[in-house]
Parts: sequence; structure tokens; C-alpha cells
Amino acid sequence: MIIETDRLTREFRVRGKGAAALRRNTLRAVDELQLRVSPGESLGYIGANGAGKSTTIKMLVGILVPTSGSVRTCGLDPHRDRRRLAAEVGVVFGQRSQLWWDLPVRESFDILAAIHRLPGSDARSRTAELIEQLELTDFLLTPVRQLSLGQRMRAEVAAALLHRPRLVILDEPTIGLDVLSKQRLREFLITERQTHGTTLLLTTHDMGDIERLCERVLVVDHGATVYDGSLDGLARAAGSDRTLVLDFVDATPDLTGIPHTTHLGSEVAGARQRLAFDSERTTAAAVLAAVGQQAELRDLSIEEPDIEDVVRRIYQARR
Ligand SMILES: Nc1ncnc2c1ncn2[C@@H]1O[C@H](COP(=O)(O)OP(=O)(O)OP(=O)(O)O)[C@@H](O)[C@H]1O
Repeated sequence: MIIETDRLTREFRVRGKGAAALRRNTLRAVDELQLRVSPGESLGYIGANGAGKSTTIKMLVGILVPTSGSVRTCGLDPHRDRRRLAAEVGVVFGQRSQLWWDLPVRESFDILAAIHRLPGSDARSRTAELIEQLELTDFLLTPVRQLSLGQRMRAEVAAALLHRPRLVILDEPTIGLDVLSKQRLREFLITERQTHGTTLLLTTHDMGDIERLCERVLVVDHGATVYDGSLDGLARAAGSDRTLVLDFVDATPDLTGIPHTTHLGSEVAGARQRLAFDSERTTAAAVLAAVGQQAELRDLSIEEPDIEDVVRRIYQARR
């Protein structure tokens, strides 16, 4: 296992508000988390603000000590073996930098290569690989403080991956990035996993990140896991339907009687209709066959459930 936790818990002592300000309360940020991640997996970690994601990551890399329970990362005790763990893990905190603000990007890489004691030839070839794949050439000699956010994030990712860590942890890697920078970063991470078998754990509020990068999704609420499984399964768990968008040759009466479907609406006098269908109980093909008996189809598409919606539903179901 790359990550293995057993009832991992972290509490904070916080002051209450108003009249309760004198009392100290205990806030449980991570609540008995059971997590096992195998080598090569890519895991998306989702949850509302304050759900406990950053606290978990800090325990995984040894910055914070658990209140109770246990955690092993790459077979090590993260807090006790922080030095050794640093050789195995690369971390990117979207909001914080590990580059030297006043130095050109290139020099930050050289310093990091020295810190990780990479042999000269290895450091050169890896740096060249990252510069090419993350398209850093144009600003290698620019001081970090002058970079745009998109440029800096790409440099941060290169810095975190320079020593070829087995596990890469990214906390909100695409926050604030424009579409193109996001796309570049995602493509790079996909290639990196394919070529080096890197394990990936990322927290994000951007469902595009999850869709493109993660095979497995973990949803947390108030420090506890409420879902752990595939992205497809997440939609099913929330009971979300897929939707068929049907375009007909002619105006068509509302198709309300097709088994296991819900008629969501009609436009242009029924020439376009939307039917939600329960993919556990029927298939798109069966729905289309039934529809075809009533009207002549011109075109169709299937809309997958919106993940943000799905997560919202899971949260609501727990309230
Ligand atoms: N050092 C601390 N002292 C007191 N409370 C803390 C501390 N760090 C985190 N918390 C609290 O623990 C809870 C979990 O915070 P955490 O930062 O782990 O959430 P998160 O899921 O990463 O949120 P976000 O998406 O906003 O980054 C929050 O209620 C937060 O206020």
C-alpha cells in the first residue's frame, strides 16, 4: 500500500463564538478515516470547504500529527520519518510555493536537485523532461515572482516531481488557472502516470480534474468518508439519472409513458425532448426502441449527471 490509514483522526481545540468564546471546544477535522491506496492508483478527494481534506494531507506527509489512529505513507510513519518520506512524495499546495521567489525558475530546480541529492546526469535528464512536457522553456530564466499563476503552477508541479516521487499529492492544483493551463497540467499528469506509474492523490473543487484524472473518488463530509469508489458509481450512489436528449423530425406529443424514464421537458413543440432514464433498470437502447415506435428520430445525445450536483445530493441525503 502507498497510503494506509486506520481510524485516522485529528482534532483541533477551537474557541467558541460570542458568549462561548471563553470555552474551548474540540473540533474533529478528520474522523476515523480508513483509507488504502495501492501503487499506481489515482484518487480524487472531494468535499466542501472545511471537510478535512487539507488536514488529512498534512497528516499523510507528516506536517501534522494525528490525535488518534494511525497513518503510513509509502510504508513509513510520516511524522517520524519525514526526511525519508520526502524522497518518496511530491506535494503541491496550490496556495503555497516551494520555489525561491527571487530566483529564476531554473535555479530553483538546481537547488531542489541538490537537496534531493540527484546525480548530475539524472537531474539534467529529468529537468529536461519536465521542461519539455510542462512547456517551461519560455520562462526558465524569469524570477518566480514575475510568473503568471499558470506558469508558476506548472513550475511548482515540475519542482515537486523532479525527484520522481512514487506518490504525488496535489492540493487544488488547478485553482484559478485558465482553461489552457488547466488542460496542459492535466495532460502532463496523465502522461506522468502512464510513463512512471506514479500514484496520484488530488483535492479539487474542479470536477473536470476528477473526470480527466481520477479513477477513484473519495467524498468526505465533516471529516468522515461518505463515498469511496468509481466516478460512475458515485452518480449511481446518489440516484442520479442519465438524460437522453432527443431531436425528432416533426413536432411530437410529450413522451410520458416510456418505462423507467421521466419526461423532463419539451422544446420547439416537442421536436426536442429530454428524458431521464434509470440506467440500473433500463438501457439507452431500450428507451430508444420504445421512442422509435412513436416518432421518427433525427438526432440524439446522452447527458451524464453533473458531478457537482451528485455530490450536493449525497450531502443533502445526510442532513
Ligand atoms: N490549525 C487549526 N486550528 C483549528 N482548526 C483548524 C485548523 N486547521 C483546520 N482547522 C479546521 O478543521 C476543519 C477542516 O479543515 P481543512 O482545512 O482540513 O478542510 P478542507 O477540506 O481542506 O477545506 P478547504 O476545501 O477549504 O481547503 C475546518 O473546520 C477548519 O476550520
